[in-house]
Amino acid sequence: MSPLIEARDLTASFGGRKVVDGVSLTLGEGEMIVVVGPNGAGKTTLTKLLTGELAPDSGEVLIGGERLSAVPPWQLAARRAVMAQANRLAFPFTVAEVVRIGIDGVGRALTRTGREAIIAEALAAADIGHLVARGYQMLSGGEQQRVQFARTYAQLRAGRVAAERQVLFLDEPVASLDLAHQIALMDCAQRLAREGIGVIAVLHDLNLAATFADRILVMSAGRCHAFGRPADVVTRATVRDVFGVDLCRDAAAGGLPVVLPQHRDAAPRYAPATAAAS
Ligand SMILES: Nc1ncnc2c1ncn2[C@@H]1O[C@H](COP(=O)(O)OP(=O)(O)OP(=O)(O)O)[C@@H](O)[C@H]1O
Repeated sequence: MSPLIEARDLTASFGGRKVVDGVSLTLGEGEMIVVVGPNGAGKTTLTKLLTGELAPDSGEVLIGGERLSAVPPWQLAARRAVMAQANRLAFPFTVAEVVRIGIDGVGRALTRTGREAIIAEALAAADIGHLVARGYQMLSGGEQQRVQFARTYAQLRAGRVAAERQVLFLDEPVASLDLAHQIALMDCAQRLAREGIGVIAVLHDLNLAATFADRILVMSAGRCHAFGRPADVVTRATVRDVFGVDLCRDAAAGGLPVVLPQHRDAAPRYAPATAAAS
């Protein structure tokens, strides 16, 4: 069976500057790939190429073996759901209305009861049932982020009617969340993966990445610096080379590559890596 997503040698530029440079990957059913890398490394741009929001300068993306650019938008909405990094809304929607946006397009074939069941499931998945009547614009940053997760979750569930093979894209989904909600969201994404959904998530937290990812893609200056199982990728050498941070492994974490700064009282070791390809 074809991979859920296959990206071949993707390149993208802004103003003549390559920000994604020759990245290839495949995503299988039930797999979670986490993309990490410094600010400006090209993670969001790569995500936009994989979701079809941005066309590559060269290379191609296949979804379920089909060229992404050839899949009609309504089909794409059923086959992949995207939680973008920035989600400002210009209109004073309530939380319930924002979550419903997720199923407006893809949920037409559902009964009213079916739609309501999906909304209830999405509200529970994001732990926002108590916020449902509130105005979205009045929520805290973390609450808004959970509403956006619920919207994306609802789209995925509604799209299931038309598409058996689905992909969930999450661009920094936990950036504003407290610790409990970070773990809850990632747990939820992992449960979706166990159902066979492919997940691609951009994260900054290497501990979360190592805990939840099947494979981690480390981007640096637009390129793939490393791609593989967490234990093989989250190494001291990779973190030093890519982030300019010296780390240790916490033996108490049972061998997980927990990332902790060493020698907190020593001279600062942070030396930001070059942000983007020259
Ligand atoms: N629309 C755009 N126009 C011009 N340059 C852009 C545009 N979008 C992104 N870039 C540039 O492309 C590079 C990669 O940006 P991208 O958002 O993909 O990085 P990122 O790895 O997701 O960063 P972060 O961790 O800060 O979210 C950056 O140097 C950014 O300034």
